[in-house]
Amino acid sequence: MQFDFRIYKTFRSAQRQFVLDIQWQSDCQRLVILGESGAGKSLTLQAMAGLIRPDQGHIQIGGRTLFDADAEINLAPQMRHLAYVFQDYALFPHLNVRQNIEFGLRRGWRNPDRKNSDPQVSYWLDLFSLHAVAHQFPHELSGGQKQRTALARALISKPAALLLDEPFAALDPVLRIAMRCELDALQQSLQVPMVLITHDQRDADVFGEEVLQLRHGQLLRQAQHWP
Ligand SMILES: Nc1ncnc2c1ncn2[C@@H]1O[C@H](COP(=O)(O)OP(=O)(O)OP(=O)(O)O)[C@@H](O)[C@H]1O
Repeated sequence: MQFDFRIYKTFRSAQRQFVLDIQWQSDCQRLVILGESGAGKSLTLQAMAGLIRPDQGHIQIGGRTLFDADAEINLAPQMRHLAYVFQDYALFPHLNVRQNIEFGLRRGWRNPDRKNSDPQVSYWLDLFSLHAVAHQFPHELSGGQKQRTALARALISKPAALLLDEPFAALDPVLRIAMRCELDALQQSLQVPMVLITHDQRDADVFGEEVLQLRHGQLLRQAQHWP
């Protein structure tokens, strides 16, 4: 089973509480979680990544148990071998494109060397047409270049799955269409399982092998299955 999870958690703040309670099993490669603002999409992705701990449930991705409340298994984020691409890409502002990508290979906190780069980085620079901007810093990049850098940094570590938080939200409409096509082709060629969260039905149309509709922390109805 590619994805098998039940995530239950109550979040309490001074004024209100929010309950996330979702369950799904699927053998698909591309899972899209669609929902309005505040539906619980980011919390779901964070639970998969190990950034928040569910009160109950389990999370298995690619047949590996990442979390199981009953069995008291809770792998640390870095042990989950998942790549998380944040909505704003979260590139390191003081590192250039090459170094940002190389950072994906690092275990420790030392910044990658500006001159001596791992050969794998060149492969990803080629694949994403980023060679021309390899020495530029994030503030010198277009939205699409930032997104490709973030994806390359995520994929260079050969993750078991790619977790994408609204990957097109920061792009203008024309670029959004182009980047959807790029990510579609890339995912098909690399065959990396992915979970993509979005509020945009068009993302679901392109990527949603299965689309889970989330509202108020719960799955709204059965997933749509695309041929
Ligand atoms: N630590 C917390 N304590 C209490 N409530 C929280 C906490 N974190 C998130 N929430 C609430 O949980 C709900 C779901 O949040 P989440 O960030 O998952 O929404 P989302 O679907 O990703 O929305 P958006 O599309 O706006 O990013 C929101 O109503 C939010 O206010």
